Amino acid sequence: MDKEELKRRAAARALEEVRGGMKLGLGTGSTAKHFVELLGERVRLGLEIIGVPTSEVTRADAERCGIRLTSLDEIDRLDITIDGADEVDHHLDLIKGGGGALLREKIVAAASDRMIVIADESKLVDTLGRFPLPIEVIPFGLGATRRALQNAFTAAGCDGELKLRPGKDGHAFVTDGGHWILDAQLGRIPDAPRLAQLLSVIPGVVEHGLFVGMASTVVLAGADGIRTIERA
Ligand SMILES: O=C(CO)[C@H](O)[C@H](O)COP(=O)(O)O
Repeated sequence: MDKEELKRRAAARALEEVRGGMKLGLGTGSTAKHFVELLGERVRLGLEIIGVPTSEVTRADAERCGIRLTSLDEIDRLDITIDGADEVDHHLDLIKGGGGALLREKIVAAASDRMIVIADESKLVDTLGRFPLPIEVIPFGLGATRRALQNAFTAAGCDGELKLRPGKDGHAFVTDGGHWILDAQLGRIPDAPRLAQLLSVIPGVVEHGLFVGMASTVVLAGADGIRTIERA
């Protein structure tokens, strides 16, 4: 089956969790975009919800779909965030940030009672790390930040190259927050919680793409149907 169809099916399954009056975090990426479009169809039919987008791209998509938006300055908590992921392991830990929106995605997910991850089944892995781990950094002092990151990788039992994510016209990719992204080609992350802790305390690191203990439900769409994994 076409991958886009699988993503749309996962999005449709997550939509079944949405009720009128809910406050929703709206993720970023091609799978989350399916969710926003399906949600927009329900809104046009009269469903009343309000959303907080996790990127300027998602803001534009949601506005185009007629979804009412707000911010975390206006409201306190969200009921559910629905977002995609680059990798999901069996502990429901994630790598996110392939679309460059990890900082806002993590802030929005952390302000939510539930995080539902939607993906096609190819995103499920035994061990995180095949997908390069995005790390959002401040441009100032990049050399020092790179060295501290390499020390953290060693301490967490992994190793790999750091590549500055390219943007347009030979310049670095710039996030919605005005930062850069280093993609860490680690291959395998044996202890994601440990690495997440080590990365979080490095000056110059704004945020990293390891989402540990945040997802409450993962909806995986495959050729044989939909599988839902709940946090124990
Ligand atoms: O983390 C993300 C964006 O920062 C996305 O959720 C992740 O990259 C998955 O995207 P897609 O649904 O296009 O595979």
